Amino acid sequence: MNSPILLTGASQRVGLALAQALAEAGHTVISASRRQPPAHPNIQHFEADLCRADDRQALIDYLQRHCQSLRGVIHNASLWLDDSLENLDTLFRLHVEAPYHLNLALGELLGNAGKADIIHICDETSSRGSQSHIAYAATKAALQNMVLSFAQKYAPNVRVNGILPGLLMFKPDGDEAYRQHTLQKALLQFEPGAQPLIEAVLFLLESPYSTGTFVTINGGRHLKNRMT
Ligand SMILES: NC(=O)C1=CN([C@@H]2O[C@H](COP(=O)(O)OP(=O)(O)OC[C@H]3O[C@@H](n4cnc5c(N)ncnc54)[C@H](OP(=O)(O)O)[C@@H]3O)[C@@H](O)[C@H]2O)C=CC1
Ligand SMILES: Nc1nc2c(c(=O)[nH]1)N=C([C@H](O)[C@@H](O)CO)CN2
Repeated sequence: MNSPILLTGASQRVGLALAQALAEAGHTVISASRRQPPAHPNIQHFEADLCRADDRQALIDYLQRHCQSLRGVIHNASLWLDDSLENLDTLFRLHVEAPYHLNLALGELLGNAGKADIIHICDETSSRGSQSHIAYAATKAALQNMVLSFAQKYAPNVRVNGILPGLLMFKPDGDEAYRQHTLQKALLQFEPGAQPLIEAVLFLLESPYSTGTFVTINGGRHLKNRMT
């Protein structure tokens, strides 16, 4: 078996599409989330609530027992929660504590692969903040900052990069007024789906001279003047 890629949050939507694309590209994917993704011969699932340190440790122990190396770790698991103290704690555990814990614990397995990548799925909102999702934006900003630290810590054997999406995929229950309001925020006014993120991941996995960097896929949102 080739060195697997650990992908968190692959049970639905963007993460699921990414897992399937990586599997179709010949990678072995180990998916970690609370729910199992649809079956695929190249996708193995490890049930884990990544907000829980004991679940993360069980995942680490499993990987250290069954893998000699890891080709990559992609931190995609996330929740888009409204603001509250409880949600800040949850989002810190998921967006900051879990990637920090897993990156520290899996550094040796990544180093054993000869060529390995860590990819943090961040959010370009972090550069502006968000009045409606303060905890989400702040914890994604921490996730973004950790790209810089882990890139220095793990060079040259492991590359560490981030992806900064704007809109990818609306929630299925979103109303039309919200959809139009969001689309208007970018220069490229369409809902792109998972494909731009999949292409960014595939680029980073094969980019020998990129580390500590970010791929922005936001439809030019940073240039569009708008009322926040
Ligand atoms: N959709 C968009 O427009 C945008 C998305 N992004 C980012 O892109 C990534 C994918 O987005 P999207 O597909 O919409 O995300 P979703 O919110 O639809 O899915 C998130 C995934 O994370 C997993 N997850 C949530 N909580 C936990 C937990 N406690 N433990 C383990 N896994 C967990 C979920 O699995 P389960 O519930 O089974 O545990 C699910 O598979 C995310 O990082 C998101 O922040 C950034 C900008 C825009
Ligand atoms: N974990 C998630 N993060 C984000 C989501 C989501 O559904 N799950 N959605 C968005 C929005 O699409 C936003 O980009 C515009 O409405 C952001 N992050």
